[in-house]
Amino acid sequence: MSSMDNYPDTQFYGDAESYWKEIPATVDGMLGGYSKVDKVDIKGSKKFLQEFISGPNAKTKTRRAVDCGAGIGRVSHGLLCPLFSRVDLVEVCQKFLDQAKTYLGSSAKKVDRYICCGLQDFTPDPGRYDVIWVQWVLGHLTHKDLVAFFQRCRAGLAENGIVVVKENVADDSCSDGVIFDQSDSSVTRSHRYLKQIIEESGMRIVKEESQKDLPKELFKVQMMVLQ
Ligand SMILES: C[S@@+](CC[C@H](N)C(=O)[O-])C[C@H]1O[C@@H](n2cnc3c(N)ncnc32)[C@H](O)[C@@H]1O
Repeated sequence: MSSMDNYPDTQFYGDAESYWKEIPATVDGMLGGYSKVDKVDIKGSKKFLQEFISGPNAKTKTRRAVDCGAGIGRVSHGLLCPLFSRVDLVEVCQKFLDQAKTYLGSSAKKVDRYICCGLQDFTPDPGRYDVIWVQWVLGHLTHKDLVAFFQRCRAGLAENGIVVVKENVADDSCSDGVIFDQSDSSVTRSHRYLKQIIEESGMRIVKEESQKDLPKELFKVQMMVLQ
């Protein structure tokens, strides 16, 4: 099936969960066999985030972040735990959260909550987070659920808090603005379509950049700061 027409939401979410249950709880598993991009990804994220949390123009505090679609905590380990005082992880697959406790090593002491939940059902506590980090997971949410998720995220931000989205984007010329991948039950949205969803949610893009130095055969990866 290449189109999502007549594809029920329950199947879209159920198939994704079944897929991830079979994937090894390793960095390679999180990155679809591309563990070699881990370092460059974390380095790019750090650079992208820096101006918001340190230096003369920084307004966002570093008290608490949440890693959404955290998997085994690769982003928490490399980026969030080193920069933030406290971190929560949200992930639909319990076995990845179990592994995170080991994978995070000494960083695990910074984790308050391991939340086993699909993002379509996750409501951040109001005002809890300085940074809501969402990476390589939004293709698992339907259009409607993604709009609603962004709206709940907005309410979950502390003063001057930000949502950071880091996602694959397809070329704007792709038909209907999405490419559906039945193997893991996800969509890759075009850059234009993703921006349209963000706008629909009422959030605003305040900074945007693409990740450099990724293997050529991969999708373009876009980083966006939303408020
Ligand atoms: C490609 S991995 C990325 C993991 C992590 N963000 C990273 O960059 O290393 C996608 C993760 O999203 C999780 N996931 C899939 N659907 C989800 C959903 N609806 N809600 C929350 N997490 C989900 C998967 O179990 C998997 O851990």
